[in-house]
Amino acid sequence: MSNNAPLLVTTGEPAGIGPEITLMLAANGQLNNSVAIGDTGLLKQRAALLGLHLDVVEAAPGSREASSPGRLVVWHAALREPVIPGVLNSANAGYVLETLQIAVDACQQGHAAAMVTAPLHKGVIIEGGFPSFTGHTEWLRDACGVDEVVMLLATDQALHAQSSRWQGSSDLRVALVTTHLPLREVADAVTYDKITRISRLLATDLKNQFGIVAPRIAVCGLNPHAGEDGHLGREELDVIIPALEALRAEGLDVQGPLPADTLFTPRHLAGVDAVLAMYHDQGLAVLKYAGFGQAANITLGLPLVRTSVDHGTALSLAGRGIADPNSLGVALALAKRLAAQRGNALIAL
Ligand SMILES: NC(=O)c1ccc[n+]([C@@H]2O[C@H](COP(=O)([O-])OP(=O)(O)OC[C@H]3O[C@@H](n4cnc5c(N)ncnc54)[C@H](O)[C@@H]3O)[C@@H](O)[C@H]2O)c1
Ligand SMILES: N[C@H](C(=O)O)[C@H](O)COP(=O)(O)O
Repeated sequence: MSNNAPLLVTTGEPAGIGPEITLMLAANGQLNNSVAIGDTGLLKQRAALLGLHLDVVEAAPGSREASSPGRLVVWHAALREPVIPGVLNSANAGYVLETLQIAVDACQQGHAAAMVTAPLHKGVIIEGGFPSFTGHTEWLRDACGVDEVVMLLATDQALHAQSSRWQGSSDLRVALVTTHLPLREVADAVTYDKITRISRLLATDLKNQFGIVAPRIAVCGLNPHAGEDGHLGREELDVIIPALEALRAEGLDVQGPLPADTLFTPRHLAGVDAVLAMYHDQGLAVLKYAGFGQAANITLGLPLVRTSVDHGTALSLAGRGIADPNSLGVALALAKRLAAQRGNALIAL
């Protein structure tokens, strides 16, 4: 990795808030040493619409030119059709995925230090001809050719691990066993293999990426009251408890399965470094309650650094200049730290 490779920001769904939160950070000087990936014309139009004083300039993908105060450098990917803010168009699905592919290729070829993703709209990508798409996390797993990844969201306070164990209500790390799938399919997807693989990756990266020497992970049950000894569901007895016993035998500090309704209370969180939730809304509803807009998403288990925002495309806010860019800033700061840790040094971190 060259010592002046930029950090890449994919600008996400073009009709959503991704382009403008990227521009807002650039205008604030928070995108220095970074490059946006998206349609240059779209970014110029959106900057003009928002009245941002910013030069939006194109550079060749792979070049070392990076943004500076008042200047946003863009690696161009062409929109397939023009965009109206707030109005989805499935014709642009391929454009969104192309921005991701450019970022992955650049990270893997050593032309970039890390990638940070602005939000995309899963549904419009599926409708645009990519029926198996379910989210960045799963797409990146496949694009990078790895078997398993972990979605971890953490609030700003918990991202930079001077303190590891839980400190207070806005301090939370939540990882997921299952990610983007219908609730009806969740119970079948919570398997012994899935829990053990995800837990190992989580424990490894809490050590390697967050500097937590002996991570303690609290694991949610799947069913109400963690199954009530099998009376309210058998997944705890049949799957989760055996998986946690195997993990403990390997030396992992995993607690549970604990009833998810009370796990997220101070008494239970006090000695914990991360919570492992069984499904998306079990964990992320709490995380977003604790710190929506002040948290970031990281994909563990990839051969590259990828972080993201904690929110979606917020279509009703697009083009109005009122979206909060803070989570993108948190994701950028995290990506910079993790890239530096991996030796993907950036210019003047
Ligand atoms: N990282 C990602 O790519 C990502 C993350 C979450 C959701 N999504 C996708 O986004 C789409 C919309 O999802 P949703 O409606 O469930 O969630 P959303 O986060 O887009 O919106 C939820 C609520 O939060 C508000 N909001 C979101 N971001 C905001 C910001 N930066 N500033 C101020 N208010 C903000 C919205 O206006 C809305 O009221 C879906 O397609 C979903 O899959 C993508
Ligand atoms: N699960 C994420 C959230 O709710 O914030 C979001 O859907 C984004 O996931 P990907 O990073 O996999 O697109």
